[in-house]
Parts: sequence; structure tokens; C-alpha cells
Amino acid sequence: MRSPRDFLKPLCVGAPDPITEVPFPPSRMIHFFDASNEKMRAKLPDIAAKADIVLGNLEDAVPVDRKVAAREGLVTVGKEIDLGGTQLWTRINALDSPWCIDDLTTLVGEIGDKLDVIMVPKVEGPWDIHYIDRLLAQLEAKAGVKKPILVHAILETAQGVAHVDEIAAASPRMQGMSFGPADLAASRRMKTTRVGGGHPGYLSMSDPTLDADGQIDASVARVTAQQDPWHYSIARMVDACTTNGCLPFYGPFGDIKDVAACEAQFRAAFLLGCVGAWSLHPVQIDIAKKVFSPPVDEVLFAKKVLEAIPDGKGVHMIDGKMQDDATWKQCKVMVDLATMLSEKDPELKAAYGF
Ligand SMILES: CC(C)(COP(=O)(O)OP(=O)(O)OC[C@H]1O[C@@H](n2cnc3c(N)ncnc32)[C@H](O)[C@@H]1OP(=O)(O)O)[C@@H](O)C(=O)NCCC(=O)NCCSC(=O)C[C@](C)(O)C(=O)O
Ligand SMILES: [Mg+2]
Repeated sequence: MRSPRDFLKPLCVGAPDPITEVPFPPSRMIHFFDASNEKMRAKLPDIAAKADIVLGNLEDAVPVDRKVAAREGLVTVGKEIDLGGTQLWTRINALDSPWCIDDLTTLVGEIGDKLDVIMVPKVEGPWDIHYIDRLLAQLEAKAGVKKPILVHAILETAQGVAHVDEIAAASPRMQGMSFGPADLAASRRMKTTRVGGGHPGYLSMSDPTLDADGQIDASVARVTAQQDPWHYSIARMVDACTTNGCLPFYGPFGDIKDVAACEAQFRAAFLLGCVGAWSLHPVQIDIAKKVFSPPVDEVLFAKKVLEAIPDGKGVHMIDGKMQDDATWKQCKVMVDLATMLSEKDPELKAAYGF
């Protein structure tokens, strides 16, 4: 392990100083686009006006014969398209692929000053982050990049989940993590072909009704409820990220047409502490915006609590509910997020009454 005294020193002479605090601008959705697709590139200015983050995907979903075109398309985006204040990210190919090294050298060399975050797929442990960390420092120094490019890990193998705390703590570049339910399911031999969401087979069942002889009465229907198969891993990711000052995101929801289930999955992640989710299709941008902007009634109540208890101490009754030092902090989380989002979104600002 590196000495804590060296942790915030650049890993290459001439590389920018690492950051001490992860920036937290609006991050409700990471919108994926295929940079090899000229039509999708042409839509980017419109998409960027609606999305908080746009990400040029180079990894899975981009066919092998379009890997180079996707990389070059992203360079074109970085050089030619004005995205306003919207962040530009990329997902590079995996560390065990033959494309990863060229993804990094080309992107940092050509548009290193435009890229905010590099998402690294299939991170298995801190060693993967250490490799990227040093290489990025070398490439940043060579290209004269002024601001360190941050790193975002995707949690999508059983190993990755087992090492989630060490991954989050591996480098001051760690911006956050996303949850990758498809690869994670395959890695764990979970029996689902879905990308995120619940499953009708993963449920709990109410007890049976017994007849007069104490036998199970099969004629009486039993209530079942689907459970969330991702709860454990997402909660672990949230704790690991929060402990290390970086940001947790839910990942993709693959059933594009099932907007209700997408909203439910995103909301479960929001309630557990995630700051955003991926959007794979423009329709999911609006879902993420709705879900990851705190509800107006909750923000108004939280504001009321903060105003009523200026020092955040003691015990109080507000609208029939007990409030104390801890609930004050809960309200502060809600109001701080609403305040930050209001700076970008005048409609939200008006709704929250700021
Ligand atoms: C799902 C697909 C094929 C449906 O694409 P479609 O063309 O069939 O859909 P559509 O409804 O017909 O599209 C309507 C219009 O929207 C456009 N459009 C559609 N999508 C986008 C987009 N993202 N950005 C910008 N524009 C988009 C599309 O080009 C079309 O434009 P048009 O009306 O002018 O013809 C398409 O939306 C798509 O390719 N999305 C991105 C897929 C992707 O990036 N997948 C990888 C991430 S998930 C993952 O990797 C898993 C993970 C983490 O690794 C793990 O769990 O393990
Ligand atoms: Mg994956």
C-alpha cells in the first residue's frame, strides 16, 4: 500500500495534482451513446441540453469491427461538439482486451482536457485501478493535461463486489462506481437474462392457510411479492463509495419499453443512496431526471425542518413527526441536493421555492 503521505502526489512527473474532493455537479443520468454512429453523434447537442452526463461507449454493445470508429468518433465529439456544461465521459474497453491501451493513449492524447471521467468496466480489485492510475498520470503528463481525469469503476463481477471497499479507496482519482447487473449476473451464475430489474421467480410467499385437520389448504391463494435481487450489492457499493468520498450510481435498465419498471429500479437505487443511473435510450433521460431529483413535497418538508431548527439540535415536533439532530441531517441531504440541482434547472428551482 502507498504511504498516505504520497497518496495525493502525482504518479508521474508533470501530471496534474490529484484532487482532494470529488466534484458533485448534477449527475442524475449518464447517457450512453455509440460514438461510431454518426446519427447519434449529430443528436448530441440536443441530448446534452437535457442530460447531466453524456458517455461515449467503446466497450460492450459496440461491435468489434466498429471499435476504432467509436474511438475516433469520440475524439471528433471532444474536438468539435460544444456540450455546454454537460460532462463528457467515456467507457473504455476492458483491461483484458486488446483495445484498452489504444483507447487510453488516443483519448488522453487527443481530448484529455475535454474528458471528465473514464469509466473502467469489469474492475475486479484495487490492482486494476492502480494500473489505470499510473498509466493515466503518464499519459496526462505527456499530453500536458491540466486537470486530472477521474476514474469510475463498474461493479460487474463477483470479485469486484468482494473487493468493493478496496476499489473505492484505491486512488484519489476514484470518482465513483456504477452497478453492472448483466455481467454481474453472468459472473455469479445468477439465472436471469434481464439487464437489471426484478424477476418473477425471485419472490417471497405468505404462509399457507391450514384446514381443520391442520393440512395445507391449497385452494386458498397465497400472496407473493417480488424481491430485489440487487439490493445487497447496491447497498455495499453505496457504503464503499460514501466511505471513500466518491459517488455511487445504479447502472443500466435493459427493458427500454418497460418505463414503469425502469422507474421503480431507479427509485430503489435513489432511495438507497445512488446519485444517478445510466440512460441507454433518450426515453430514460426523463425517467432518471424525475427519479434522481428529490420529490418536491419532501424538499419542502425538509426546508421547513431546517428553518424550524436553525442549530440542528434537540427534539421537536413538526407536522406530527419527531425531529432531532439526525433527522435534521437527513433533511440537509435532501435540501443540499435540491439546491445543487436548482442551480442547473430553473423549473426545479421554482418548484422547490428557492
Ligand atoms: C437500445 C438501442 C439499441 C435501441 O435503439 P433503437 O434505434 O432500436 O431505438 P428507437 O426507439 O427506435 O430509437 C429512436 C431514436 O432514438 C435514437 N437513439 C436510440 N438510442 C439512443 C441513444 N442512446 N442516444 C442517442 N440517440 C438514441 C435512435 O437512433 C432513433 O433515432 P431516429 O429516430 O433518428 O432514427 C439503443 O438505444 C442503444 O444502442 N442504446 C445504447 C446501448 C448501450 O450503450 N448498451 C451498453 C450499455 S449497457 C451494458 O453495457 C451492461 C453492463 C453495465 O455492462 C452490464 O450490466 O454488464
Ligand atoms: Mg458489462
